[in-house]
Amino acid sequence: MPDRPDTPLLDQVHVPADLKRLSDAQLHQVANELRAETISAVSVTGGHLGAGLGVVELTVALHAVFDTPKDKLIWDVSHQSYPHKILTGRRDRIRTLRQQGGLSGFTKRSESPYDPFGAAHSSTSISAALGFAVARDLGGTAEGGLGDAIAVIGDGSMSAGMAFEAMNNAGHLKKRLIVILNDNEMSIAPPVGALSTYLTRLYAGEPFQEFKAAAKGAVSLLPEPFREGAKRAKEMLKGMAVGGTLFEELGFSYLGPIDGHDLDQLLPVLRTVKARATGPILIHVLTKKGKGYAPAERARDRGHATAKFDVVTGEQKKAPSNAPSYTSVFGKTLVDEAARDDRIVAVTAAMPDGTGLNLFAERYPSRCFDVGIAEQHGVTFSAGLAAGGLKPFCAMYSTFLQRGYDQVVHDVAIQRLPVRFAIDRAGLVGADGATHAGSFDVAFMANLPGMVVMAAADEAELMHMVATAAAHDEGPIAFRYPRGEGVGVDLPERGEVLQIGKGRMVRQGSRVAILSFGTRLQEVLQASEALTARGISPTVADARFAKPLDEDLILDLVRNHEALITIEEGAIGGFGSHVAQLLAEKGVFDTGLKFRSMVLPDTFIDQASPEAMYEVAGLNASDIETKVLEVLGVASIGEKRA
Ligand SMILES: Cc1ncc(C[n+]2csc(CCOP(=O)(O)OP(=O)(O)O)c2C)c(N)n1
Ligand SMILES: CC(=O)[C@@H](O)[C@H](O)COP(=O)(O)O
Ligand SMILES: [Mg+2]
Repeated sequence: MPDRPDTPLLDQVHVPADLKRLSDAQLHQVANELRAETISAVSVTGGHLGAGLGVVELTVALHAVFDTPKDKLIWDVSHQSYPHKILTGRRDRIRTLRQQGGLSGFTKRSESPYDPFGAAHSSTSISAALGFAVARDLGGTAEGGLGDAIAVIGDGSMSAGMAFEAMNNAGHLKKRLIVILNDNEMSIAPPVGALSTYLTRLYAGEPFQEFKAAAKGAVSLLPEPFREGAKRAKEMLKGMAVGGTLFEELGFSYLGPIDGHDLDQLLPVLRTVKARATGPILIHVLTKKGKGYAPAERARDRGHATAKFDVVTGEQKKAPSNAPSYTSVFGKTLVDEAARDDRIVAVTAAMPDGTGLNLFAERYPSRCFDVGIAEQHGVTFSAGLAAGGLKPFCAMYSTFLQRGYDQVVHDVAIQRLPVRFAIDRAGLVGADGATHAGSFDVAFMANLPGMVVMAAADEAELMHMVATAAAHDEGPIAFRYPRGEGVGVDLPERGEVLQIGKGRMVRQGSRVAILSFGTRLQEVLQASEALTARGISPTVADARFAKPLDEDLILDLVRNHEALITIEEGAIGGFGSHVAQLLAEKGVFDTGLKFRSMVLPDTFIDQASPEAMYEVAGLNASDIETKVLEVLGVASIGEKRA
């Protein structure tokens, strides 16, 4: 291939094997072009920018040295995988990232053989890589064969318990396994915790000086078992690592820290590891999140996630908002409640901004706890806080709370501890797709004895639910609300404490009653207007509670209507199932009630705009209208038009 720096090289790289024909100098150029292409693509699609920019050189080096897809390269979270996608045959579709029918914003097995393991939740990569390593050694038959197993995990993700469970197991099994710790001293927010402090200590002083010299002198200075007589290198590395590192104590060889933006360090180190490694090895790589794009490097979150933007100015193209986000209403309301009650404390698992708790942390720093990416600990820590007489609000995204489920059951619910679960991103979330959809929380919370479960129909209702949770000391309580803007309703001065287990009548009609749980209420009201124009006037009620159910309201509705339809933005097994159970128990079905339950379909819905996802889910106003016509035996919208 040409060796002139003015000849574009990325165009000639269609699969990683093409990198192997390039000189190291040319790989530098590929990295520069890859960075520019990543910035250009994300400027068009929006998405996760900073993490990918931080691993451009690492991505090039890994693909130049290892033999993917036979070697299994596993990106933790995989929000940093856009450069990897560009190098692995997906460049022609990179501007479809996070859009319906386009590339996922994360690695996905069904998308490419170069994505051996899907992710989006953090800290799974070492476990998965260890699984591949063991499968390789025991004659497993993965597509494309089984070679090296390489996990790339960030410093934020490394703090999670699951990563240490995997290290513990790997150190014991002693299989050849490569873990690359990509340390950029950032999570979404600045990382917190003792591990973060420890990692900083590992390279305090002059981090790369000796190692750079060593790497440039090729492989001769790498530690055992990478080279015979590697005494000097070993001493050097040990010295840099302030004695035996935590990773060595866990049974890993430790290599580093090395400059993750310097291909002259990365390439020889990875080549040597590939040639010589025997057991588990951890390579500690230092990088900069947002590297090489000034607006990202400057941003508070280092460009972690961005809307579409102007490449020259870095200015983001955000749609103007018409109403406050649910997240901000939650954050502000909790700050207000906390001003009246100094027992209120708040817990987030590495998502202070995402959950709105940044407001709380600013106002009450000593009462707000960012536990890092550690949802399991966050839940049990909240249980401890509650047992200690405080009023913890454990604010987590629905999808991440899944990771703390046993803790919700075992540590909170069984002990009837009054932990308040603020469940954000409940329902479909759009571009992040199926991994981030908050589909299951109603089902997994409402089946727990003693758990109160609420869903806000709008932002004023959310304020009431925060107040209700603050006042509820009898046991655990949860309230859910979606991603994005509220409806734009007037907000009260302060939230009212709701009566536990009581819904509200929204619109009195006849024949059919629609019982809504959560924010689909707006679509229900829209459908009701359309139906009224057709001569059918539904009754509409807002259940507010999935647990305990408002039995009086429900039984009243079924007594006075020929049909009942429930609707929620959640999977099968949630609110509608609880209503069905009640109706079955009360023998209501024996009387011929027509009952339907509108829930998310029993599929994982891929990324798309929220509107498109609701269409796929069949939870829009027109779907509700159709459902009403169907249950009443009236011609459907389509039939009528035909
Ligand atoms: C279990 C889980 N909790 C929270 C998140 C949200 N999240 C996505 S990326 C991220 C930060 C990851 O930091 P790090 O691993 O250091 O990667 P970096 O972005 O710095 O490259 C967080 C908290 C997640 N994906 N999974
Ligand atoms: C990768 C990840 O898990 C987060 O960055 C997530 O994409 C944030 O989602 P929100 O944009 O809804 O906060
Ligand atoms: Mg990081």
